[in-house]
Amino acid sequence: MTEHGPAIVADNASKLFADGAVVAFRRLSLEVRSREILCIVGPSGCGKTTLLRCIAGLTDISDGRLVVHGKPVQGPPDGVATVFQHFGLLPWKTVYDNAAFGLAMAGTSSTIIRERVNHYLALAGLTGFEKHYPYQLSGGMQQRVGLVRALATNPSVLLMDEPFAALDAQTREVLQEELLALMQRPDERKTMVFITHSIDEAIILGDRIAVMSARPARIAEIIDLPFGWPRDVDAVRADPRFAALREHIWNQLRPQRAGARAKEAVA
Ligand SMILES: Nc1ncnc2c1ncn2[C@@H]1O[C@H](COP(=O)(O)OP(=O)(O)OP(=O)(O)O)[C@@H](O)[C@H]1O
Repeated sequence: MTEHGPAIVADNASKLFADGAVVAFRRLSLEVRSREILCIVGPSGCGKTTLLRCIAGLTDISDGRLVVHGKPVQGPPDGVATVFQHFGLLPWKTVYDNAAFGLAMAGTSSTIIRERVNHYLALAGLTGFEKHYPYQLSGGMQQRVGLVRALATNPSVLLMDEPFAALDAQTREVLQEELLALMQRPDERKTMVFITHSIDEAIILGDRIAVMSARPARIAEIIDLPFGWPRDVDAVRADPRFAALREHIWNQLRPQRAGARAKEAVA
């Protein structure tokens, strides 16, 4: 693994669906640095999830190059875990078994599973809920289990596909702060690609933000966030640069939103 080089490189990568009738992204280039949090924003339907699925090895790019830890992606790469918007928990399994699922599938010994799962359940404030089932948990708790399941596999790259979008606004802010607290622990810091529709969330969580253009998508701009670490969410929100960044990104997305609406109206 190239700890000092980029963790993920997309080089002129394209993804086409339906024999080329739908171009999700075309000649997209992007580097994700090792241990950075890169947030991706972009207009609805521009190909964010598709890009994440390509990085996760769940679907192949159609052209170009996509490399994770120095190796071309062919199937799910080692050391990559994904957290989905809709939690993806198995309703018939307990919190513990859901959290252990990825490790159990990989044939990990029960001793290591216990150690890792209990470690992350504790960090996520879920100790005592091991025997609960997903339906007995709030949305926020269910997504904490989704995060524990991903982290327990000890990934070096965490792919987050709008993980907090299904939560109410207050719970979402709590989970953002919990995620920041976790990523501020040097032993837990990962390379993270975090897709979000929320510009505020991207500014609060990211080292950098990649703004995608409308389909066929490319990276329109990469923004280096000036807030540094450790990061205090309240201080970031109160910082005048927060509002300026918010407006800048919103203006990047605004014409594309108008364009997308016009296209939808015609279709
Ligand atoms: N399996 C597929 N077959 C055909 N088209 C697809 C497939 N998956 C995605 N698409 C199309 O590719 C485009 C990009 O979709 P994708 O879900 O990646 O966008 P997105 O930016 O994540 O969207 P949103 O912001 O709404 O979540 C869309 O037009 C979508 O309809």
